[in-house]
Amino acid sequence: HNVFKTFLKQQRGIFIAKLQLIKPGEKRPREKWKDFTDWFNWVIMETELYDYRYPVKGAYVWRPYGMKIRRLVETYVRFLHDETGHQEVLFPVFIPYEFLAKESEHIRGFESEVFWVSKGGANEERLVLRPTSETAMMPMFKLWIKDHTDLPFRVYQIVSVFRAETKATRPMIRLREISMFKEAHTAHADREDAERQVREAVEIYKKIFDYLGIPYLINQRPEWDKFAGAVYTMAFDTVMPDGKTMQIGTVHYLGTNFSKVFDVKYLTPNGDWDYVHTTSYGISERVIAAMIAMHGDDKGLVLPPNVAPIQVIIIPIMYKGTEEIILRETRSIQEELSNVGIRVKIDDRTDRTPGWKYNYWEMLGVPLRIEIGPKDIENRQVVLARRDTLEKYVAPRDGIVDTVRELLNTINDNLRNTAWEFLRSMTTKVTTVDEARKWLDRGGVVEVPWSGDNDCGMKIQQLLDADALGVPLDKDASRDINGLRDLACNDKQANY
Ligand SMILES: Nc1ncnc2c1ncn2[C@@H]1O[C@H](COS(=O)(=O)NC(=O)[C@@H](N)CS)[C@@H](O)[C@H]1O
Repeated sequence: HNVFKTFLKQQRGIFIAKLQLIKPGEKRPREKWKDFTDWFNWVIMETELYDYRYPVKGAYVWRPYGMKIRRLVETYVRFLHDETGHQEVLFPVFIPYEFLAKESEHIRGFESEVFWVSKGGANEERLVLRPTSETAMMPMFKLWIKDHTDLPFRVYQIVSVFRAETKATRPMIRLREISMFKEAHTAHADREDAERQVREAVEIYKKIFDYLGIPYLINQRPEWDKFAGAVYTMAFDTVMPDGKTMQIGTVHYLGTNFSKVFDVKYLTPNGDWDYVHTTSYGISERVIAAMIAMHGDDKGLVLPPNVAPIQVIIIPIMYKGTEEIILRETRSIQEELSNVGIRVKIDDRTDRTPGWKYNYWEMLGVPLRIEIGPKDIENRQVVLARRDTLEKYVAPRDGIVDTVRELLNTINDNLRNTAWEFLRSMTTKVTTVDEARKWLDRGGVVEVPWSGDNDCGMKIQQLLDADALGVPLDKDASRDINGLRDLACNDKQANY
């Protein structure tokens, strides 16, 4: 009887879960600009890119289509790190608690966020799952770094890290298992070389976001909101369609905060011992979430060709008696394109209409569609349909490779430029509290005069009920505010 009762409960549970998932009239349209989160969660599920039905909060599944996108992103991330002197490594996921706790700021920042391994077989070691890997790497840096000729030392890994986030988790955006965490950790002879590395890391991140068409603001985080254990943090933020900012990457100068407590020293050219200066910089699958958010529309995904698993879909338009000639032409176009490395697929299913196929591949965000009908064969032409602007062109069959290549580049650029226009439209320079509040009510970011005094900075946050992103990296952003007063402490001259 009990077994049956338990079984029923399980079944009921699943049944109810199913009900919640397939509400009646499920086909209501999702509108990105009206209800971003609803649209985002719908599009990642509808395209079978991701699945957040996994029964652990903040830990979700990457499905095949999502994995293809992810691998294309990782390939480029690895390329940029490998060509700038980084070596890929792979560290254990376990960190002994006493290591994590060595750097006081670091443990203060992560103490409440770590997942503990409470039991491993019979023994009771105090292990945590890495929330990030500074304290896993430093003990090994101590073994590997001896001499100034070992510097600069640069490694990275793309792994899962684990954070028991206190705020609500969100698929692909705020996770408890961050499964595409690219973390780089570097060691240098002195501050100057470490800060050179910080600037290089910023350039690497700019390239990654440009490749994905994601616009960004770069700010030095305020003292009260920098990475736990850092001397300072440079952060990349973007503005999402709902007007909220999202941190998409961070670069930290850690000084000797970690090398001192882990005793990582090197022999200098004149024979004495110095602590190395370290940096770390990280991005996660949030960059894919930002890309989906930035370019998608109410039909579904719009993928930049750079990371589209299928860049061109060819749809043969068959009429009675023309099948053979149409398919032959379709295959010859596919061959020409794939021979030059374009990721192209033919949808020659006979159980779907062309119209159905247009919608299907548009939802999957395929950047370019080629339609081939009998008339196109006759006129030695093809019909091209862009996913970003939904424009259609007729182009000559000859030179199709160059035409397609050019169009894919145009789409990459158009997606990036359109996204930058959006970000610029959501960023406003103001000098009074009322102006700031007005713009913030709309969402996005305001730039206000600040004296640089931390207490005043925190007062500005309270005044505006908004989080400070920090001081813009491009100093000229703080032009033309001389003579202005700090927004909260009006007795102080503004510097930023
Ligand atoms: N819970 C989370 N879910 C998804 N992405 C996250 C989460 N927490 C942080 N990230 C992303 O990971 C990036 C790096 O994380 S971090 O804490 O800022 N920095 C570090 O951990 C440093 N050790 C550099 S690797 C952040 O900029 C953010 O884009």
